Amino acid sequence: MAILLGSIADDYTGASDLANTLTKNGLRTVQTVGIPDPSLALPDVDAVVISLKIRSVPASEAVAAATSAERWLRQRGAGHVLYKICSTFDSTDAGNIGPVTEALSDAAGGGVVLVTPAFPETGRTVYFGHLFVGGQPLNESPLKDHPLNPMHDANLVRVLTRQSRNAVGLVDLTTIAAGPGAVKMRLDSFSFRTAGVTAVIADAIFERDLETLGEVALETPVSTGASGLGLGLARALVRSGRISSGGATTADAIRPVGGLSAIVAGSCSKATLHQLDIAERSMPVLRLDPERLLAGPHEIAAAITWAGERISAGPVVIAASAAPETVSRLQSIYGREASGHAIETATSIIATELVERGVRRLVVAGGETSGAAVDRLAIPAFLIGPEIAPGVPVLRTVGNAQGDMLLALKSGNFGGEDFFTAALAMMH
Ligand SMILES: Nc1ncnc2c1ncn2[C@@H]1O[C@H](COP(=O)(O)OP(=O)(O)OP(=O)(O)O)[C@@H](O)[C@H]1O
Ligand SMILES: O=C(O)[C@@H](O)C(=O)CO
Repeated sequence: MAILLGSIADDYTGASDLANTLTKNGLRTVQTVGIPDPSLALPDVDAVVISLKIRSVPASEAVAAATSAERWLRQRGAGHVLYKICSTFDSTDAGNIGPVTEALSDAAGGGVVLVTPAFPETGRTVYFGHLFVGGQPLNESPLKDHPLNPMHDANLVRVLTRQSRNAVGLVDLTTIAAGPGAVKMRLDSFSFRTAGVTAVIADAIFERDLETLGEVALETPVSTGASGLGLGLARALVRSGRISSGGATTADAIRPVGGLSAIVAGSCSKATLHQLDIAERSMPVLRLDPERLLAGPHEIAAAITWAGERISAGPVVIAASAAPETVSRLQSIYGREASGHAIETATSIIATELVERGVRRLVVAGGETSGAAVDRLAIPAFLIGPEIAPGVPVLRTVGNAQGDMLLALKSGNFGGEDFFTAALAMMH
């Protein structure tokens, strides 16, 4: 299998978001969980998205995992590798967007790398290096209260400089509006040897900006961005005439799997909290007590008993999610990472127990939460089905020991208020 576009995603929901965008824009795509085992039979595809769980790990660990994935992709023919990051640039000053971008550039022989989290379809735009979420600068958006990566600076040149060894450049919107030639000239002016720049933040407000960036990026070995840059790269590949399949098909991915259905949520985003309130009107919702979750296994056992009493009658929701004040209180007692990790472990055990009791259609809310659940379920890969909401497709497992399952991995901030019922309505 020779692939045209390779991607390394820093979390699993982000991977399915990107795989959805690539599929919608004409690339046959598979999402793998980690570097696939050689025994796994993958379909013939144009693009592979390797999901890693490295968004919130120490940068050196992220660099090691991403560079191994890059080698795997290059060995299978990938001419371009996109490092898929969050459209809200989730990372801390010790985060890995800078280190991984520089390491991938080094692995490809050096050179500047375009970086943009813009994803206009979900309201993420970048203007003179400043990231906006809807109408709000990043640092005024709900991301200021993210449980693991609170974002306090909308100026991405500054954010990325704090994480990087080399200097960070900017290609502003006026240059991008002048077309690919102007962007290339600007990148040449940042050539590493003369200006000491590796990563270059690129503005983008409309899809046409991302088409320009995709065309330029495709001629380079590496880029870093969210689904918007994926759209630009996919469209550039299709325009180049190198995609022979005549488009991707999602038909295989939506064959019914039957079984029971459930929703597990660990995302504490404003969007997920509202979606849970709405779900409460149509299905049973169990709100876990985070302190009891941290205290021992009883809360998990109680949740499984609760679900067992209801699930044969219809889908159930189990949520650890809580409002920012509650999350901060818990973190001040147990620490940010320790509480996040313990709750992810708990929700992943709950997801696995539900699958053991017959759940075959599973929705998980939250990137870290999804990563922990998919790892514990040991699912090796996914085919990409139809889109439930921008950035969230139906996924069908490939090579799964429990048999075929349908999943939806929802990024915290994605989906309309009725996301959970909308997702289950598409999964049979
Ligand atoms: N009640 C809670 N108190 C503290 N932390 C919590 C609580 N509930 C969940 N968490 C933790 O908060 C984190 C939420 O991160 P996660 O990535 O799953 O969601 P998200 O950030 O909204 O999604 P995304 O990364 O896709 O935007 C997880 O580590 C989860 O375990
Ligand atoms: O880009 C996004 O916002 C999402 O795909 C994501 O990565 C959230 O975890």
